[in-house]
Amino acid sequence: MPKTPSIAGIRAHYNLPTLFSATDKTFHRQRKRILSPAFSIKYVASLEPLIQSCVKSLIKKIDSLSNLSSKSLHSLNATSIQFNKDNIPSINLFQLIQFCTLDIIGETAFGGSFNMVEKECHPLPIKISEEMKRRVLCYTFPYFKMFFKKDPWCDEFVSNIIKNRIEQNSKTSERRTDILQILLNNHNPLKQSSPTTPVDISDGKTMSDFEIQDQMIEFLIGGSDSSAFTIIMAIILLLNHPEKLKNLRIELKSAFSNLQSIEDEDNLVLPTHETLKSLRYLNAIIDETLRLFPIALGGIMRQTTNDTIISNHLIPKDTIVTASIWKLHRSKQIWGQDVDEFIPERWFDLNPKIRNDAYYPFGSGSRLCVGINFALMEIRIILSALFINYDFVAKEDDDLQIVQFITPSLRSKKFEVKAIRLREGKNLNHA
Ligand code: HEM
Repeated sequence: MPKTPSIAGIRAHYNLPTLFSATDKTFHRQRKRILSPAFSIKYVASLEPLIQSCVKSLIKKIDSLSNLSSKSLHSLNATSIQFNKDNIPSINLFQLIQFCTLDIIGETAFGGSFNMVEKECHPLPIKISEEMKRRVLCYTFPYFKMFFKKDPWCDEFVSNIIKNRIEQNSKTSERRTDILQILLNNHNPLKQSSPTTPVDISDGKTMSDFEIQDQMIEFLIGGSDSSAFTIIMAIILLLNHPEKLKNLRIELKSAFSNLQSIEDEDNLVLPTHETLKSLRYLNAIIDETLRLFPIALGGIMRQTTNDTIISNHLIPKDTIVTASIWKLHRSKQIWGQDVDEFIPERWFDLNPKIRNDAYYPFGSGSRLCVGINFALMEIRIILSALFINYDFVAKEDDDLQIVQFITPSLRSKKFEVKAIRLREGKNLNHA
């Protein structure tokens, strides 16, 4: 079933589809074919060093924030840390993880990290969030379009990155291994499109400058917030279930028994994805987090193309339908009476039919999330790096209310913790 035409509300122009917002089947198939190589298991594996470099910055940042005093804070632009009246620091892990997933997209798709973890400021995420709100408002209230002025900042920022890369490519035959390069491999400089001159949707096989630009913005939105939300929810669940965290530590300890072997020159322990991808408990934690807190909480709307009968109900052609992923993932009938509880162990002997038919954190079929391999790798690396290197103690009064605009998030934008360093992994023996 195609997506509803209302998905055009998030496009740069009503007639300018991206992979996520495409409704035309042929266009979507062609576009997916040219973009999928950027997310194949093999290609994503080649991005691991870029992801690890961002995770390393995250660990270093938590180290440096943990060693700060409230006096030294004044001289720094550090928004991820607060001190209570007894001068005890608490780190906003939610913000740091969001910065880290943005840096990862910067490094893997935009040609270089945005260094948000390090500097704690970059206009891009705010500008993008404002632009998305503008697009939705223009679509919802078309008569008031002229009041919602477009800020050219995002377009200029991304188009400069593309121009620089094209120029760099013209000077050397060496190519950077990243998502931008894959998009540029399908670049058609003769194809015209912009927010005012929309693309010819019969051609999903090549991409104009503006289509590349807009697709990169889509990867930035889809690829950072969703992973960050999943990671922070997994951390919150684990800190609330110390016995499950203990099991994770035992698994990590046995998988990386020789921590020195994966320590880098800065004494940091960065677990390798080759080992992480087959850790049973870690992967069950991720599955269970995505079951309890899927990104597309209410499902994504589709439109029927024919009269259809479902459970004796006639759904006429052109009806907008949606299936609530939240309800499906929390059905007692399917998952049992303990459906609302965090039990990673349920995945060990789960009936494969339930995984196939009642678990859709990444969607399914032709519209399956293109970033699934990328996201899983990123989540495994960040979660394990954090728990191998730190113990966290959460502040008790944090507001953990979830809100959603395109992707879900914590309303407070905060999850504050005290980070206790497990030096050289030695303390892992206490698990
Ligand atoms: C935990 C992380 C993630 C979750 C839970 C998630 C979830 C989803 C879901 C449910 C869909 C399907 C929506 C539909 O039914 O139409 C989707 C599609 C998509 N996702 Fe993700 N996503 C994640 C990470 C990523 C990443 C890292 C990227 C890119 C870097 C990405 C890019 C996309 C794109 C482009 C689509 C549209 C695919 C298509 O229509 O063919 N996502 N995602």
